[in-house]
Amino acid sequence: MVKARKYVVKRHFQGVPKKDDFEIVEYELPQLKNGHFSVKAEWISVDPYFRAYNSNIPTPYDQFGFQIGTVTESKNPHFPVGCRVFTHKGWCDYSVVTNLKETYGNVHILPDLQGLPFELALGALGMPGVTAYFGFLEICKPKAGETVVVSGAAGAVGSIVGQIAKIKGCRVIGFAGSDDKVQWLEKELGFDKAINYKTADVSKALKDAAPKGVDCYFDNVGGELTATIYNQMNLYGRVSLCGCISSYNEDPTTYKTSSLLPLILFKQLQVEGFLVPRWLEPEDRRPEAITALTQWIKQGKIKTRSHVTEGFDKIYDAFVGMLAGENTGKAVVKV
Ligand SMILES: NC(=O)C1=CN([C@@H]2O[C@H](COP(=O)(O)OP(=O)(O)OC[C@H]3O[C@@H](n4cnc5c(N)ncnc54)[C@H](OP(=O)(O)O)[C@@H]3O)[C@@H](O)[C@H]2O)C=CC1
Ligand SMILES: CCCCCCC/C=C/C=O
Repeated sequence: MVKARKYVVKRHFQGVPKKDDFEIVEYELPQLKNGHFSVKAEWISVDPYFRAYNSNIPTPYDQFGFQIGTVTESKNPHFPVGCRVFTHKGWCDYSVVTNLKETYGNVHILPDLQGLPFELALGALGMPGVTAYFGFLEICKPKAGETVVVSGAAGAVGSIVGQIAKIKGCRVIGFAGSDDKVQWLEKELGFDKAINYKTADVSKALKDAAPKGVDCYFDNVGGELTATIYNQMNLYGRVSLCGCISSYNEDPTTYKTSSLLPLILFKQLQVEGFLVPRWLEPEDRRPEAITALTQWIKQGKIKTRSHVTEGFDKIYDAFVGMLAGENTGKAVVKV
């Protein structure tokens, strides 16, 4: 019998998730039936949607999320012992896969990453990379020479968006929450300008960096920063609304009508919110994004960084650390 551990969310979060909102539960993995296989987790992802989706899910629930693991026992010939798989089994060290269908695609054997690190399948070559690729290219429709602004620029999605924008010949300005992140964006990733939104006069810094205004905005954060950026958008500018992490710790029933509406109206902005699963149905277009991103990474046109926390007991810390901005690049846990 294998003893397994999983994180159960006991109650809805109030503000920043608390350690006590989770309980680590130990249990015995069930015996495998035909078609089933067990997985030992190696890499577990921590993502903002865990926070954003929490209020809509009845508690208690098992904390979901993407993970990469190896098959330890199998009664399914398509998933032999030792193969490496990608699942949405979440924060657990062992799990049994009984059903391949999941909410974002299916459980599958990890494709050949051509020598790149496995954990990229949780970041640049996983859901965040696909989000960056389609969310930017299909909604912002960038043209060479245009000015693109990215908020949350040093994170999993934002760092990829900014580099895709450079590949497409745009001038790229990123906002991030520390001087180290700003250095990384400018010196290593090739952003034309990066701005620490916590210390800069954001409006002035953006005017200096984008004297001709902003054509495209890829928004990961929302809030005051977004209001300042909308003020400097050009007529017919395009906004890809990917996330609004600055609001996730608020109670959704207290959201107010946005005072951004006059800016959207008079600048005639196209603002489009999206959720990445839209590019899975009716056709699964992930291979298109993953192929392009893999090539760019191998050609050195896109650089990646993983922010690695070690230990199953540290997943909560990695999660709240990511929400607080401790990560540069993709936040992952090695278990
Ligand atoms: N629409 C979709 O389908 C998807 C949306 N998303 C969204 O994209 C965004 C980025 O996700 P992801 O790349 O995985 O996460 P990141 O790797 O960017 O990590 C989150 C980052 O958010 C920043 N942050 C936290 N609080 C604030 C705040 N109040 N104001 C500004 N920045 C803040 C922090 O960076 P800093 O130090 O710069 O503050 C932190 O590092 C999230 O909003 C997420 O919900 C992600 C995937 C799919
Ligand atoms: C259940 C799988 C969900 C993956 C898509 C996440 C969309 C994220 C939205 C905001 O962060």
